[in-house]
Amino acid sequence: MRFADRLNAATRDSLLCVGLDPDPSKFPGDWQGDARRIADFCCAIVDATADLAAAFKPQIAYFAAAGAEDQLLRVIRHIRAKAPQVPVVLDAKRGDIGATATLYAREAFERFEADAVTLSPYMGFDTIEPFLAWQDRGVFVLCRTSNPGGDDFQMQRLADVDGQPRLFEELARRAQTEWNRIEGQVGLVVGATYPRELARVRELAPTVPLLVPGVGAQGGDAVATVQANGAGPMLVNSSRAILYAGRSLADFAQQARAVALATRDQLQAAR
Ligand SMILES: O=c1ccn([C@@H]2O[C@H](COP(=O)(O)O)[C@@H](O)[C@H]2O)c(=O)[nH]1
Repeated sequence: MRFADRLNAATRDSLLCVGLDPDPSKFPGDWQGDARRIADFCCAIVDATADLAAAFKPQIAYFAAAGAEDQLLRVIRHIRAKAPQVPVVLDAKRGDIGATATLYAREAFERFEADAVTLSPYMGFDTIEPFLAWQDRGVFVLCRTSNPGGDDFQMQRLADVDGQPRLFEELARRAQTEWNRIEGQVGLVVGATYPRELARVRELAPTVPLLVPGVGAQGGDAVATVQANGAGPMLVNSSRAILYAGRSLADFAQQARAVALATRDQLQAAR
């Protein structure tokens, strides 16, 4: 099945992507500081939110920094067992020459069994293309990122391209046209912190799947995000606001669920 079809099915009742950014220093109770609890923590969050989530997005940095790649695989397999219909987006932001990109694609799709992976487009399309050989998987290419420093390059105009689009606009145009070989295989990352640019991306790329981080801890507005998006396929990610809603071992998962539920409902009401 194409990634776009799985995404459409998964987003029927929810746009919420639950981000898995496990930081042991923020773990509840006795688990605080214990990197051996990464999988236990994430699996508890998955169990508490699986029926609310349109996707899960593990951020590889949090696992790799702790030498916990084995725990990442355990979490992804737990998601498969608990919620097989919910896609897993591995947030790895890879981007390197073709030969190396081929190995990054194997890392994401074979080693970690992800449905989709985030990529940086900085080195050009030949660094994205190896990932597209996995025809049933997806990629989300950084376009207009949620951080303030995204302005440095993404908002610059490309003087040698007709109409002088800004870099993020040209990325959106390409994702909708020449990179879109299998419909919806190439998606874009656009921050919820920039709803105006999100709307512009949608003008240029109406059917491209969007991964939209920035709701929750970064202050992005869930309602403005949905309104700017219109009807196109979209996942709206929230990580820390959900993961660290509670600090006690007795109820951190229920607290996470409560925030996930409120966010899911807010996104649904705005559709
Ligand atoms: O533009 C981007 C691209 C990726 N991210 C990632 O999303 C989550 C956001 O976490 P919050 O705790 O909800 O702020 C995190 O994994 C980032 O690496 C992003 O924030 N912005």
